[in-house]
Amino acid sequence: MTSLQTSKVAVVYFTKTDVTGTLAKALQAGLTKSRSIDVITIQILGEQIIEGRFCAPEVFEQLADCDAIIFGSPTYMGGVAAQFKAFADASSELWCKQQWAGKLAAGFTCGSALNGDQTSTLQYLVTLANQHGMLWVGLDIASGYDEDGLNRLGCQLGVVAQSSNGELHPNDVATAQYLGERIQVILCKSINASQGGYRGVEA
Ligand SMILES: Cc1cc2nc3c(=O)[nH]c(=O)nc-3n(C[C@H](O)[C@H](O)[C@H](O)COP(=O)(O)O)c2cc1C
Repeated sequence: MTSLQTSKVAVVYFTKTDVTGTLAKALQAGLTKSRSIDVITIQILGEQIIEGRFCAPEVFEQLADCDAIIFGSPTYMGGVAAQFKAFADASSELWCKQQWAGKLAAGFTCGSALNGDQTSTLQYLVTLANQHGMLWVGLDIASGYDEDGLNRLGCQLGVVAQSSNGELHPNDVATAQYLGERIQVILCKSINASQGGYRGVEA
């Protein structure tokens, strides 16, 4: 990380019916709300998976110089979708040399049930990030105590959303935006600290 202008964050996600895609856009809006950050969004596509293997090396080239990677997947049968897992499995090529070590990481998911085991999906994403030596950023919002109703579903590992008809609850979208803002602030603080002393940054 050199300066905030050169900070780069990737949002990598799979979506089928675009609910997760809407959360990805909200995260992007949060990341870029108050300061200039280079955000790339990468949608994992079924056609990139051949015989069960994720075959898109250009994706990993794009991720190599990112300061943070935010992972997103709908919850399928209590975990990430197979398409996202194929991407995660392909990232094992980088694991041996811990090429993502020190990058920030965060995650988001949605399900059709209020409690459809979305937390299990985020727990997997935490494990994935830690296998890569990444630094996980969760939510600092106590559910039920936030005046804007963020984190309404009460998971602090990351963003949990629920949609049974393709529409998202506005508070879930706002929670995703908030997580984007939080990552942007943390990135900004770490840049200041690495540039000769922490001066603090307004949240
Ligand atoms: C194969 C499959 C498995 C699913 N499993 C779960 C589940 O375990 N829990 C849940 O709450 N929703 C489950 N759902 C619903 C999806 O998570 C939900 O429709 C989500 O919004 C889809 O996200 P997308 O629009 O980004 O594709 C499942 C859907 C599919 C197709």
